[in-house]
Amino acid sequence: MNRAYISLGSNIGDRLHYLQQAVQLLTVTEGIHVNQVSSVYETDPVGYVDQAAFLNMVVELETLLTPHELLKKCNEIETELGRMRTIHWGPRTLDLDILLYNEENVNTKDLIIPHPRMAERGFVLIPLVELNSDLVDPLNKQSLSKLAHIQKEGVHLWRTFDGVDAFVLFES
Ligand SMILES: Nc1ncnc2c1ncn2[C@@H]1O[C@H](COP(=O)(O)OP(=O)(O)OP(=O)(O)O)[C@@H](O)[C@H]1O
Ligand SMILES: Nc1nc2c(c(=O)[nH]1)N=C(CO)CN2
Repeated sequence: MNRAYISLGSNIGDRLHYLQQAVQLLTVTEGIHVNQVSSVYETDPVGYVDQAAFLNMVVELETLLTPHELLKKCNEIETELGRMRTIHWGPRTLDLDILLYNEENVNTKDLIIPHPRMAERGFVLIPLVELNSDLVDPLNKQSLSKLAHIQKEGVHLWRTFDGVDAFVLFES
């Protein structure tokens, strides 16, 4: 079984609903078991800054899917939840990024793992290390917890989901 981490982000419409729907769709996918769900954070937009605040979170999966099968599934879920690609780094109903897949390095035209901009993004690192504080960047073996501590600006805890209770809270 492989362990993967996926980052989720939304800054249009009912942001929490999009995150909930995405977690639900991952949960019902054959070959994916959602192991852990982070808290939800409200985060200042990074990159293209003239847009609404995001909600971001991270999920830990156990999966039988290969990295490319997982990417395909993530793209399908984005499309199902109404994602349209307009402005680069711009507003989106839902964005799913594969952060880590075991400790593998993948470098292909359409998929790079670890996610190339992960280490500079507090909105990714903080929910990620909430789930696993021992993670290291497979490329340079840097501690992701240490990186998260210097990337806290603009990332605010919005709603706590406590491990396995997350799904109960999601339904409330
Ligand atoms: N680790 C990865 N996870 C998800 N997509 C990836 C990854 N590596 C490469 N990609 C490619 O990136 C493409 C564009 O992704 P997308 O439009 O979501 O970028 P973005 O979210 O605007 O920016 P960013 O990649 O900086 O988060 C995807 O279609 C996919 O092929
Ligand atoms: N706070 C925040 N900023 C972003 C995000 C995101 O998910 N959260 N996603 C981006 C493109 O993937 C660009 N900027």
